[in-house]
Parts: sequence; structure tokens; C-alpha cells
Amino acid sequence: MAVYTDVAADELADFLNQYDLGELLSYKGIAEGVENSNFLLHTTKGSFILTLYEKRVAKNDLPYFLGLMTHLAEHGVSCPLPVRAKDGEALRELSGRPAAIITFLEGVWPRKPNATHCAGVGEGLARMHLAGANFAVRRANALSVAGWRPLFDAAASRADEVQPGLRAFLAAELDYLSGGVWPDNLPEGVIHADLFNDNVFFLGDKLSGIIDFTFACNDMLAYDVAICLNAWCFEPDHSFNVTKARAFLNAYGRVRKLSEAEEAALPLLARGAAIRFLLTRLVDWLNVPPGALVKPKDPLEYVRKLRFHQSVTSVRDYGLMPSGLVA
Ligand SMILES: Nc1ncnc2c1ncn2[C@@H]1O[C@H](COP(=O)(O)OP(=O)(O)O)[C@@H](O)[C@H]1O
Ligand SMILES: N[C@@H](CCOP(=O)(O)O)C(=O)O
Repeated sequence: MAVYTDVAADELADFLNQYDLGELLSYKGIAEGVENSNFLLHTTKGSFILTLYEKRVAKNDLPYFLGLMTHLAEHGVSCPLPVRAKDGEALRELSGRPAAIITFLEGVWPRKPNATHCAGVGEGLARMHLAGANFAVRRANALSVAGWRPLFDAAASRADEVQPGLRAFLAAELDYLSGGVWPDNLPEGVIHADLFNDNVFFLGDKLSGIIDFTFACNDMLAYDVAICLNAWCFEPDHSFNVTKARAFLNAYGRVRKLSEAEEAALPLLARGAAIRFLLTRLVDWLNVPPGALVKPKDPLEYVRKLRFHQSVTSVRDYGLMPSGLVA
């Protein structure tokens, strides 16, 4: 998260009067993350997170995110719960933005994830996929193949300022991925779509909860696996860590087994997952709003990840035997 929209103390106190959350004791903006404005609130009834939804979030989608958190929590996933105001509504408006308060989740996101964390995420992701199976509401993935071209168009003219040749590299990859190769027959369901290490909390080595459902949608479950491979299984020097990947994939597979078709599609899905985050990061890198409390994320990290997946021919390179047996 970040802070794009400031909230004054008296405005917040008025806002909180709509809830049964006691008196405001203190609040502060959270400098982490890049998408929305987030504040940690301390009231006489405890700690809460206030989110003001910003740029990439469509107001119409908010009931999906809030409903999904409630559904997942009811089905055994540890995640924040939306807090309803006195009128029963969780989604409100503050400082001209859609806003919601969610419960505070204990835990710390891992700054240096190890293979045990990766296994925890694999298991947690698979459990989330199973828990989402009977969520009745649907939301298409706005950031799948069709959503990548507009991002490219928004950044293309300045892409080479970030790295010479980046524009041509992205154009070629986009042409390839949108040229009919993208799978359309893999199992679908609710995916988190942004399960990076700053969205997974641990207490010790044990996963304590999953946050940030603002990209959640219905899409291929294996695409979520690919997003996590990228987010969790590379080192700070951008080399791929096959031990982490094996730990992640095997833990996922113990809860929800990937089909052979899903395994075979993983390299392609990982390329798609890489260009999706490369493009949003590039757009954000080139358009930091003046005065915003935000640290944009490095798009070039994802160029290196994408190049790695371009060289992958089999799921063996991710530490799995093609049959799904442990390598
Ligand atoms: N329910 C929560 N409980 C505790 N901390 C939270 C919670 N939600 C968010 N945070 C804190 O805010 C940070 C950013 O949240 P995140 O949802 O990732 O932001 P964004 O809306 O920008 O994607 C997290 O890394 C965490 O420190
Ligand atoms: N995970 C994305 C950025 C958006 O997620 P946030 O949770 O950090 O706001 C990336 O790494 O590009």
C-alpha cells in the first residue's frame, strides 16, 4: 500500500462515527505497497486497516473483493474481514474515494522468504483456490491478455528511457502472448492474482494470513501459481531458485494437484504473469503522482524473470517431473 490521498484527523473521526469502533486513539499512513491508500487505525476497540481505493480499482468491483474476503474467512482462509458500519454497509466513501475498514491481521510478511515460506504459500494458495470454489460472484481478470496492450500503449513511448530496447522487447512478447497461444481450457476459479510476499503474513515459519484481494478475480488457477513462482522463487540477484520452486509447487500439489495440462502450461503462464507485472510497474514507474507517499517497484526485475521463462521448455526447470512427481 501507499498513501495517495491524505485524510485529516477530524474527517476521520467523523467517518468513524458511522461505525461502532469506539474512539480514534491514533492513525498513520502505511508507506508499503503501491496500489491504494492505507492507514493503520488504533481505536478504543482495537486495531484496524482503513483503505481508500485508488487508481486501478473500479468501484463496481469493490463488493466482489469485500464479499470474497467474507466468503474465504467463512471457509477457513485466514484473511481480513470487512467491518460493517452501523447501517450494515462495509463500503463507504471518504475524502472523495471509495473506502472500507477491514480487520487487522497479526503476522509479518517475510522480507527474505525461504523455502519453508514458499511451501507455506503453496499450501495457502491451494487452500484458497479450494475455498473459493463455491463463491457465487464472478469478476473477469481485467489484467489478463486483453488488458496488457493498453498498459503497453500507455508506456511504450518512454519505455526505452527505462532500458534501451525495452519497447521492442515488450512489443515482441506481447505479440507472441496475444497471438493465440494463451490457454483457454485450464481449470478456473477465484484467484488472488497478487500473492506477493508483502501480501502473506507469517508468525514464525507458519502462514498466519493472506491480505490484499484488490486484484482477485476469476481466472485460471494455474495462472495464480505462475504469479507466485515469479514473486517467491527468484533471488534478489534475480536468479531462479529451483529449491524454493519445488517446495512451493509440491506443497501446492499436496492440497490441489495440478493437471498435466496445467503443468505443461506453466512456462507460458509464467511469461504472461511476468509481462503483466512488468507493464503495471513500468506504467507506475513513469507516472509517480507528485507528493504521493509511494516507492514504485522496479519494472526491470520482471524483464529478467521474463527472459528466464522464455528459456524454459519444461516444468522440470521448475523442479517438477512432468508427471507431477517430485523431481
Ligand atoms: N488486514 C491487515 N492487517 C495488518 N496489516 C495490514 C492489513 N492490510 C494491509 N496491511 C498492511 O498494509 C501493507 C500494504 O497493504 P496492501 O493491501 O498490500 O496494499 P495495496 O492496497 O496498495 O495493495 C501491508 O504490507 C501491511 O503492512
Ligand atoms: N505486487 C505488485 C504491486 C501491487 O501490490 P501491493 O500489494 O504492493 O500494492 C508488484 O509487485 O508489482
